[in-house]
Amino acid sequence: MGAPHVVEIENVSKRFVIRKEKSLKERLVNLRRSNLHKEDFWALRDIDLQIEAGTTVGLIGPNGSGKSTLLKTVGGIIQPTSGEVRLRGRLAALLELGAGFHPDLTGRENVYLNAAILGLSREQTDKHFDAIVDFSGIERFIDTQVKFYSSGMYVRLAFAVAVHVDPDILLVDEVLAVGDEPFQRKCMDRIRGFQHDGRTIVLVTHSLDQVLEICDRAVVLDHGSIIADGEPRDALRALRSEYDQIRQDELAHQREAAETVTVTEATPAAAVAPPAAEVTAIEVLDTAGDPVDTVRPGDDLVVRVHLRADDPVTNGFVGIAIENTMGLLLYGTNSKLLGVPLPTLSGESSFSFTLPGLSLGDGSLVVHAAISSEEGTELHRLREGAVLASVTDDSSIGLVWTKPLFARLDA
Ligand SMILES: Nc1ncnc2c1ncn2[C@@H]1O[C@H](COP(=O)(O)OP(=O)(O)OP(=O)(O)O)[C@@H](O)[C@H]1O
Repeated sequence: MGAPHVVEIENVSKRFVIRKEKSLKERLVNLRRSNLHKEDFWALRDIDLQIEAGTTVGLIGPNGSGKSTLLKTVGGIIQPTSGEVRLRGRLAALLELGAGFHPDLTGRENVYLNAAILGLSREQTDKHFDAIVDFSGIERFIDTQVKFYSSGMYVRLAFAVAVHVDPDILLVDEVLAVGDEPFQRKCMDRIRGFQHDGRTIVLVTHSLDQVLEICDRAVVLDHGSIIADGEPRDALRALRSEYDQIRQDELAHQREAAETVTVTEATPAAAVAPPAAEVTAIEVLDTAGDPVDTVRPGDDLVVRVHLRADDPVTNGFVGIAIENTMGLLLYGTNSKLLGVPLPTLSGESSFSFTLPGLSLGDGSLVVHAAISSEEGTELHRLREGAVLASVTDDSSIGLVWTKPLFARLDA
């Protein structure tokens, strides 16, 4: 049997009412009525999520997909419109910059206030006070009103309180990102300590590397719904394809917008349509031209990229990337970096990259290819157009392979 659920989110939906300014015409027609019209907006739709004790879950997704709203619902700051959230254990949350802090109180007073809200008595807070201030690193300002704090100082103090109140569940929104690098590293160390203690952490982040580094599970939100939930690498794959789709939709939108600009109008730079082009296939071959699905240290590899340009692409460039299945880039290059100008592409074309003596460590690899315009706009990326396995002699671990000469020096 698995660990007990400490967070249970059942069928949670959240509706916001957005008020929009009416257009001038509408205002004139309805002179006496309000200048605002209201619209329902569902930030979360039917979210079901159970989180087991001791896990670290990353909530990821595009801007506006509902991550913070979901975290705030778990933190009790937002009430769901329907559905239910159940928690087991003490919760500490770092949700919004300055949330839980009173601007007119000093840092010291806010530590006591905040700790009290999180369930600590005055005596318990006394015991932790020095450690909290020490962790925050803002000792000099502890008796200053927090309205004079920088965003980084707020977050330092808030995180310091949150991690010292002995929470079973820690919720962390993107706010940590406003801390400077040494502080972020310190927070990450503390979060790892929490994981080691078997506490539960739910964090919202845009740093996909962070998700791979510390999360056991990742949940991808899109338009208020869960579109993937599972192993971080699988969830990230789903998110990356979602980002590719968003990018393609944006490009299509730009093309459409540019088409509606009449020829008589002066064409602003933004109205120049990005050309339509696509990477149609990727092949991985050996130098004899035979397809390969395994690469061994020292092998020469040929990556063929097939393209179709529906509009002419002038001075564009084509590139490839080899990643491991965790999404870590192992190798990437393109015709621009190689200093090879491409002819104007129109219709179908193919290019090959010969990679002599590739020496990668053991593992599964994926190959992507992309076509970009002269300005560097990525017109299309074919993700995971080819997969292959890198197999070595097991004499080493890591992303690259080499055969070292090993010798004792004092013999
Ligand atoms: N109080 C509110 N009133 C109206 N709409 C809101 C409110 N809070 C959030 N929203 C809307 O709900 C949607 C989800 O917002 P949320 O902050 O949860 O997204 P997010 O995934 O955390 O985004 P980001 O990555 O940009 O931080 C957005 O469209 C946002 O405008």
